[in-house]
Amino acid sequence: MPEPATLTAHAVTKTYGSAAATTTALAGVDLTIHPGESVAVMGPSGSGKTTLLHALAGIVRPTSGEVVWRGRRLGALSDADRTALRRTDFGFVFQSGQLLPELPADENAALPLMLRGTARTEAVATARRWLAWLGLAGMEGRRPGELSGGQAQRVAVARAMVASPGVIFADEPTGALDQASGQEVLRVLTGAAHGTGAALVVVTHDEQVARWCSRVIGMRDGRVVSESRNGAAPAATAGPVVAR
Ligand SMILES: Nc1ncnc2c1ncn2[C@@H]1O[C@H](COP(=O)(O)OP(=O)(O)OP(=O)(O)O)[C@@H](O)[C@H]1O
Repeated sequence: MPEPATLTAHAVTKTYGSAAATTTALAGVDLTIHPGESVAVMGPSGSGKTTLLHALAGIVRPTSGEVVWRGRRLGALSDADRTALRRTDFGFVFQSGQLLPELPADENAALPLMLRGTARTEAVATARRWLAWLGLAGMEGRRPGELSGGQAQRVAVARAMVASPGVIFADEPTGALDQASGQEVLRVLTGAAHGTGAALVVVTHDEQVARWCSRVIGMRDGRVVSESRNGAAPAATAGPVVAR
């Protein structure tokens, strides 16, 4: 029987630096993220939000404790296996600058599929379905410099979704956008995750962004210090049908 698509952190700590000057970024985090759940991570600057996201995504190795995804301990995997797992199981949206400037929108969005060996034509066709679903029909051939900030972030959402990830990690995905574009990006990001059953972890400073998520956790000094649930879930609009 396949393992449930649950992501858990068990007593995760992360310290940086030498014995002389140590920074504790994570001071013992326990967290369970269920399939289909959207979790906003909030807290003051330096409270450990990005480090937590990176630890959950297998980008940063915890100093102690462990992260388990679908029954696999990320810390027990080799660097190569963790990289491969990130490509197949996770999607990422960052604040900005993640698209390759020389590639058109459809090829940017298709990259995760091409990296895992899907033929270019099929990968681009799947990417185009996502772009259309995200309201970018007709813009497939534009390069990132020819798109608005909000449109570029929707291409980044398409790229995060294109390989049918189990979890999407987003670090300040609206940080470089105005309020209206940011709301639109969150609407499509939460809708895409919800519609495909992927879990979503969003680091944000913006309470309006957090409102789109089903759960909000608050961090301080490397610990989770608060947790609340939002009643209003985003609209469950399924994404385009894409083969895994
Ligand atoms: N690579 C690193 N080397 C040394 N210290 C680091 C490193 N990455 C993060 N830190 C430190 O760990 C702590 C947590 O950083 P982190 O980036 O996770 O916080 P954050 O809550 O995401 O902050 P912000 O909201 O400002 O982005 C901070 O004190 C930071 O300076």
